[in-house]
Amino acid sequence: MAENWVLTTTAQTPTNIAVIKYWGKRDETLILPVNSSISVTLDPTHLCTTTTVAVSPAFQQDRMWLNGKEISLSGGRYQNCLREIRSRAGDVQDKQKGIKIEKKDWEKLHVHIASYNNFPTAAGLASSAAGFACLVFALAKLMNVKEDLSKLSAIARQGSGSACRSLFGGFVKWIMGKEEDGSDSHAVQLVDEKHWNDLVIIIAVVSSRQKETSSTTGMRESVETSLLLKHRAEEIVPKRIVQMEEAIKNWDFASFAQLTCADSNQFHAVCLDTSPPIFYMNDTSHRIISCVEKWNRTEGSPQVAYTFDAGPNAVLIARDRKTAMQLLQRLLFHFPPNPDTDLNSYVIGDKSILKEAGIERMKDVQALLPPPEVKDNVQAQKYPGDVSYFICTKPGKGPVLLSDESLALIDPKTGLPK
Ligand SMILES: Nc1ncnc2c1ncn2[C@@H]1O[C@H](COP(=O)(O)OP(=O)(O)OP(=O)(O)O)[C@@H](O)[C@H]1O
Ligand SMILES: C[C@@](O)(CCOP(=O)(O)OP(=O)(O)O)CC(=O)O
Repeated sequence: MAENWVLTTTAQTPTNIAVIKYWGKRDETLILPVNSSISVTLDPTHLCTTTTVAVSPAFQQDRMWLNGKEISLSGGRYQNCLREIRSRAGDVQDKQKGIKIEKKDWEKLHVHIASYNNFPTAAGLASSAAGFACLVFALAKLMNVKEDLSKLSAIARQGSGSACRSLFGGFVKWIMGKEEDGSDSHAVQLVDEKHWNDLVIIIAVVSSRQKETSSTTGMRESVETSLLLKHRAEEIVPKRIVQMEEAIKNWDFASFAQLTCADSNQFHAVCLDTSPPIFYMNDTSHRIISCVEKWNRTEGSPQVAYTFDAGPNAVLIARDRKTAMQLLQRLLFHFPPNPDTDLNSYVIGDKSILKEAGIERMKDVQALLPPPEVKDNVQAQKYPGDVSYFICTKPGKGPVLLSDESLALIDPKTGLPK
C-alpha cells in the first residue's frame, strides 16, 4: 500500500443548553455527574462546530488545530476520547483511493484534527460541548466504529460532561447512571427537533470583562462545600427530570418555563452557596430576568423561559415566533446597541424575526416604546452597550457528516489545515 495517502472525515455538531442543569461530578476523571440533566440542542446553522479528522501513515503524531491555531492534545480529556474511540475502531476500506486499514492498524496510525467553531470559543456558549461531541462523532466515522450514538455520547462525556448531550438533536436527557465505570452514564434523545418546532431561542451575549471560574473548577468547589447542591441532586432534580420530560412531551410551555427558570435560578443559588461564592450572572443578567419575570406575570402565564449557564449570557426560550418578536422588541428597548453599532451585527442568526418585529434600522430601535408592563421611569431605563449582541435561533438537529470534500478543513494533499 502506498504510504502517501490521506483519508479524511468531516462532521458538524451542534451546541446545547441545559434546561435542567448538570452541576457536580461524582467522578472527576470519568466525568460522572451527581444528577441527570436535560437540554435542548441549538440549531447548528447558527451555532456549531465543524471538525475534520484525517489519518495517514505519513503522520508522525496526533495533532490538533482549533480555529486555525495548533493546540496540545496532551490533556487527559482529549487522550481519553482518542483512546476510547481507537479501542473500538474497525476495518476501513476506500476502494476508490486504494486504501485498506485493518482494525489492528489503528493503534499505530496517527490522526490530524482541525476544528472550527462558528461562534466565540470559551465565551460561555458551550463550545466545549459542541467541540468534544464533534471530535468523537467524526473520529468514530473515520475509524468505522459501529457503536450507536448513545455509546458515543458516553465517550464524548469524557471530554466534557455537557458534550454527551450534543450527540442528538431536539430535547436530550443525560442519564446520570449508577455504575462506577460510567458505562450507564450516557445521553438519550427525548424528542427530535420537529416535536416542538414553535419554540424560538434568543441568546443575549452579555458583555463581561472579568474571567469567570470555569465550569469544571466551579462545580468541584460546589461539590466540596455546598449543602444545597447535595439536597438539589438528591431531592429536587430527580422530580424535576420527570416533570420536565412530561412538559416536553405534552408541549406544556407553562410547566416547561417554570421548571427551566427555577432550575437555572437554583443552579446559581448553589453557586452562591459555594465557599467562596461564585458569581456567574451580572447586573445585566439580573435585569434580563426582571424584564422576563415582569412580562410573564403581567400576561398571567409564562411567555418566555430564561436560563443561564456558567456565565452572564441569557438564553431565552419563547413559546412561539410572535412572542419572540415581542421579546426582541423588549430586549432592544432596554439593551440597545451603542450608537456606532451596525444593527446587522447586533442581531445575528435568524434575522427574519427582527424584520417581522418591524425593526430594520437603528431609528426603528430608537423609536421603540417602553413595554406596557413597564410602569415608571426606573423600570423604563435603557442600558446601551450592556449586551454585546443577540443570536436568534431555534431547537436544532444532531451531528451530521459533511460528505462534500470541499468543506473539509484539512487538505487531503498535505494532511494539514487548509
Ligand atoms: N471545536 C472544538 N474541538 C475540540 N475542543 C474544543 C472545541 N472548542 C472548544 N474546545 C475545548 O473547550 C475549551 C473551552 O471550554 P470552556 O468550558 O472554557 O468554554 P465554553 O464551553 O465555550 O463555555 P462554557 O462551558 O462556559 O459554556 C477549549 O479550551 C477547548 O479545550
Ligand atoms: C452550567 C453547565 O453548562 C455546566 C456544564 O459543564 P461542562 O460540561 O462544561 O463541565 P465539564 O464536564 O467539567 O467539562 C450546565 C449544563 O450544561 O448542564
